[in-house]
Amino acid sequence: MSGDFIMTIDSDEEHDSPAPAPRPVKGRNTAKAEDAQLNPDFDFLVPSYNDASEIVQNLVEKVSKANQISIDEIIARRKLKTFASKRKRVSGGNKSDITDSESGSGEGSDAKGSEESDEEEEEEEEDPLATSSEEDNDEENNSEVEEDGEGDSSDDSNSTDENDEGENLRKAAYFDDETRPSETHASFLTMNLSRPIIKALTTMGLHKPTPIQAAAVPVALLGKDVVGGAVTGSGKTAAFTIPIIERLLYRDKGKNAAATRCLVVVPTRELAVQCFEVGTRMAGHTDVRFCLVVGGLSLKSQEAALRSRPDVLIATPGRLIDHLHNSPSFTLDALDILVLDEADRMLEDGFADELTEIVKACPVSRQTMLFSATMTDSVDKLIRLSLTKPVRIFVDAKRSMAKGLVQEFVRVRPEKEKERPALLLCICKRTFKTRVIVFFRSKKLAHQMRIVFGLLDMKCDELHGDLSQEQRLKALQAFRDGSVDYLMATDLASRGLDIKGIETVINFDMPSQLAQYLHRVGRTARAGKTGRSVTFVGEADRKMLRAVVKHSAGEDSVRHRVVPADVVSKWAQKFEQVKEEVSVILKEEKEEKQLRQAEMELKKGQNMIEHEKEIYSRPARTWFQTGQEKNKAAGRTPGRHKANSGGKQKPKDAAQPPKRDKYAGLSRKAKRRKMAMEEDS
Ligand SMILES: Nc1ncnc2c1ncn2[C@@H]1O[C@H](COP(=O)(O)OP(=O)(O)OP(=O)(O)O)[C@@H](O)[C@H]1O
Repeated sequence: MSGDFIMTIDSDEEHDSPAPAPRPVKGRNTAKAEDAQLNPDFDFLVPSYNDASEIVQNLVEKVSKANQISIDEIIARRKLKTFASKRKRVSGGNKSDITDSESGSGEGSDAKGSEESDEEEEEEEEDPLATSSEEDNDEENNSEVEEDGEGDSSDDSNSTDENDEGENLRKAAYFDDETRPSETHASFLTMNLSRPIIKALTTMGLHKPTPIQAAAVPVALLGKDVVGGAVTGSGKTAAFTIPIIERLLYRDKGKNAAATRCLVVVPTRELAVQCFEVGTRMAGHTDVRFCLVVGGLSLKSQEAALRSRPDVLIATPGRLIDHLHNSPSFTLDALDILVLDEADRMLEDGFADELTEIVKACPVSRQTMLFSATMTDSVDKLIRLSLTKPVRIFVDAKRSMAKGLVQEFVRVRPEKEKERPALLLCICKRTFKTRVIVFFRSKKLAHQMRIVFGLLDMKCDELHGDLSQEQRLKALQAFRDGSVDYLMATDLASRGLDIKGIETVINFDMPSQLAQYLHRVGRTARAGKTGRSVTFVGEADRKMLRAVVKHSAGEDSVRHRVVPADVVSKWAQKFEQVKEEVSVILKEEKEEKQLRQAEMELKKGQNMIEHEKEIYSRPARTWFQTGQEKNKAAGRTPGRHKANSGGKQKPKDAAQPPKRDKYAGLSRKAKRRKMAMEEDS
């Protein structure tokens, strides 16, 4: 039975082969009749709507500081050193990169610079994969998934609640099921949108609404609260941006009427930048002004922008709360529309209290929209807290993943766990050569593998929380414009990012939550395109694999990729050889960081001496939560989110006066903010 839906890939050439015909899968959610009318087979015909990343470019330039450490420089330096010492040792040798120097596996001529490394790859392509020891176990792998498919007890939080009749009744009573989208719109022209918006949509190449847009925009224009769900890459951003702009066109434009009327809260800064970019372009022919309120960018310029009362804020929760507490004239009192995008992720990250505080800072009469490709129980609670009789709009609810996605799984046996890096190198060198995003559970590992890839001449960058905002935006831009082939990322990049043409998503490790998996693989096969995900599956991940297979719709192809063991062990050897270099680079990087840190401290000290009076005369900033409280909240079960009714402009613990003495008593985050303020000055 497993053969019904698990196809074994025993050759890398199959990468380009078409997806297999639809196959039935057991145990899927049953479709709701009402979802069918939303046409999940929508044809996307346009390129990504945020190709022209001028805004991102500007942001990168704005936050750019001269003193950033470049890991590329350190790697290049290291390579030069290795090369020089190699030359000394091997007289007459003309090997030119670390790959050569490390090979030593009888392939004397492999990988002489990038051109010749192609030859190596070609040689490898000819390796008879049938000799793979892994292949002998295909049967075992396949039957494993079959057995899993049958006996599954789902372990993800967003699975089959709806089968529960009581729950259905409860939901029916809560949601507004009468205001369903009454007609399907085949064009934006029939949606009664104003001309400037139609013009902008046309300029962006968007002619027909996607199913979620066709369904959500008319309901949102009625001012109703909306809970919207559709697979990744299905156009949810425009589904809330279009009605926002349309409604704002009719706002009061009187002399003193300027006010912030819409707020979009998103989980990551990168996603905020992207939404800001989409919104700005969509409002290009209107006078609607957008403002970006995210951490990592200048507090001062944000405060100045907020004082001018922009119409729409795109914000991350932490920085928004910061402004609510500390930017004197900023309030959300005039808010008409609140959008919570990827709300489940924000709750996962321990932002429940922040979200509650934000919701409480908004007028009760507002319209609220909540969108995500995945909904969890905690979102249910947030919905109840922040939405009034919302209209549920779920497009093709039985589908959890995009249609064009082919999912591959590579089994990692317990004794081969250490070979994961080699496995990654192997499949990247042989098969997945461009537009690849690799997800890691830890920032450290993502960084280390980025160095390994750099040492092996693979164009690579990284995106995770250990980087400065400038580095994050730069890495994203480099990956977007194709100047690097690989992006080593953590889940920071798993939500919402719309990067044109990502061909492959590799999960170095299986995520621990199904939602996390769906969002990661959702970075490819977006907007009707095809894409591939490759996930390394260890013994401990079998349960999650079951859940993934169960949620794969019939026509999704799920395959087992076999990587020849002999080639993996060859890469394992290479990896062992570069490991030492990696440690040296990490050490150098650490030393440079310390040096820069010392320089910064010195500069700060000078600033403090020069501007002491001015700095101490400023009102102290107050913080929502300390780092410890935040961690506690992140680990907290969703059911215990405590509504914080703490009035606006007050610190969480009003009994404790805010500290004014330098950084004493401040959390790391708070300290960083204060330092940012000082830097701004
Ligand atoms: N009406 C449309 N017609 C064609 N393409 C569209 C349309 N609307 C959006 N798209 C394309 O779909 C892509 C994905 O859109 P978007 O990022 O809004 O998806 P999403 O559903 O929010 O994804 P995620 O769940 O990952 O956040 C965009 O790059 C855009 O080019």
